[in-house]
Amino acid sequence: MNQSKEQRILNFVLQNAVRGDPCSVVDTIDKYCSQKEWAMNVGCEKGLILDKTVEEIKPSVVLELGTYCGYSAIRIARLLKAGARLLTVEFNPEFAAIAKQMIEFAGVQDKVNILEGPSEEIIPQLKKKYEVDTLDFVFLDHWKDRYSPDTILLQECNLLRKGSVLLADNVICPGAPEFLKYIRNNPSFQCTNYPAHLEYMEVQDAMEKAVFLG
Ligand SMILES: O=C(NC/C=C/[C@H]1OC[C@H](O)[C@@H]1O)c1cc([N+](=O)[O-])cc(O)c1O
Ligand SMILES: [Mg+2]
Repeated sequence: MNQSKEQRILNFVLQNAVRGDPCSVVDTIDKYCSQKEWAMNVGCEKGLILDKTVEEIKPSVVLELGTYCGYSAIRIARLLKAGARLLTVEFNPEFAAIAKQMIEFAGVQDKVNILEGPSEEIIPQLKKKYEVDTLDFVFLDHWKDRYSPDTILLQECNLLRKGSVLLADNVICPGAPEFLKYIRNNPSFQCTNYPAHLEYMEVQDAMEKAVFLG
């Protein structure tokens, strides 16, 4: 059976990146996906916006929705302080298996926990099953029509505290119009838009940051 694109990306990393060096894994994925096969990693331009947000917050507990191959999980984990942890949710078992290997190769596995399953099932389990009190930072990069229902669910599960930061990828392309409408009209959130480009393309995209005001 021929390999998946995600398996080809992993193989390229295993053969070309430096084991235990998260930056080399990130750069190698970007190299493959800009030169050989496009893939839906957040990429280097929007990745810098993600980096700056993480460095600003210095989060202890991070939730990522939509792991895919682990690119943004590795970007986030490499910046986390000692003892901080990233919980990343992936619905697709094939993607989760690739991401596990990618994260281990990068050497950040001690900071990352991949939770397999639908976000709507996992979010209500975070407090009891995964010992989360509240989330300092949430990166939304999964199904775009899940961004607003999952933001509502995070609030219902009391997982946000005053100052919790949400950062959403792709609010222009593919777009998350329902989320933008919800979050920008909600007085409990302070929103900022960061125009950028779709990963590896000259197509307009943007990220939206939303700080929970409590
Ligand atoms: O659908 C996108 N992301 C949804 C990802 C969904 C992932 O989370 C749930 C599912 O198992 C999948 O692994 C997407 C799509 C494009 N795109 O240009 O089509 C660009 C992006 O940055 C994206 O995050
Ligand atoms: Mg994305």
